[in-house]
Amino acid sequence: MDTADILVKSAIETATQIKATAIIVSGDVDRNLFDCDLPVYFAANPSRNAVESLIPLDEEEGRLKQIVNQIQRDAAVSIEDVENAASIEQAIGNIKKGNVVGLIITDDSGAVIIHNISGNPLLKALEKFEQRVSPEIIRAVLKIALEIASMGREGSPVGTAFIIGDLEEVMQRSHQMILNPYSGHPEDERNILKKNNRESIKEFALLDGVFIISKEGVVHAAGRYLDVDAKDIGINKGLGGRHVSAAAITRDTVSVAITVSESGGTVRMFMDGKEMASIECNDRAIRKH
Ligand SMILES: Nc1ncnc2c1ncn2[C@@H]1O[C@H](COP(=O)(O)OP(=O)(O)OP(=O)(O)O)[C@@H](O)[C@H]1O
Repeated sequence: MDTADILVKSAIETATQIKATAIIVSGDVDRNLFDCDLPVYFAANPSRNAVESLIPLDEEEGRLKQIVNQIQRDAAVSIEDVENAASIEQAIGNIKKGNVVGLIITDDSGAVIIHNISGNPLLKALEKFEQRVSPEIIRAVLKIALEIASMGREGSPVGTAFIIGDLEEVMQRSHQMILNPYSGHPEDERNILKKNNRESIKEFALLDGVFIISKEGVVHAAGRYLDVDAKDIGINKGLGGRHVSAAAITRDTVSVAITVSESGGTVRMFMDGKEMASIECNDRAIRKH
């Protein structure tokens, strides 16, 4: 049995013993080694910084210190991969609440960790959002937003924003930029919880402006312009007009906003005029089938 086999076996045993909700793998591990009923996710692997390992060191002690530092850095990045992947999958409802087991394999080290996701900033932000809109609606919007962020539409990056809740106030503080494609359609065909309706939402994400969604998950408008005063919004200065306006409408109304950045594929969550969490779509894990 080689090291990877032993670590995989140990991860499965640990996950079974603690009744983990999933195993998240960071590192290059053969998927076929996992023979278990638990969901197994493979975190995306950001490129590691190998520059320091190229610096020649004469002394043995210095070399040892360098190796330890490198292991610590690798482990920290890998643990972050596990945390990010686990919190995103839990946020969109793919894995249940509870502990996850992380299996971390870098070039030189391997470890099995138990990770409690509940303290993650993304999940904390979601709890706050749930004071305004039900978790299933937030999850459905987040899923669509992440799909738009990672795939765009026909290969081109797409930016958009979803304003959810406090429908009347949000409609009053906005106007159509183009004809509203959702006007006149039955609610059933506009409900975000229905899978069939999600493709058309992705199509309409190509339109300029934002989507307006009721707290029940019914899309009321696309191609809408937010008439807000965004002067005092203190969010990241690098963000564009749509992000700033989406943040501002959550300060002026009892709504929440989920945005997709065209320039970076980042999904952000706003409430009370502030950015509560952001998700890099590259951090999403791939589930073993
Ligand atoms: N208040 C607003 N309401 C709705 N749409 C807006 C508003 N302000 C700008 N937009 C639209 O958003 C589109 C993108 O604008 P911009 O690049 O400034 O912002 P962004 O979407 O925040 O940035 P990113 O490039 O990261 O997606 C523009 O085509 C613009 O018409």
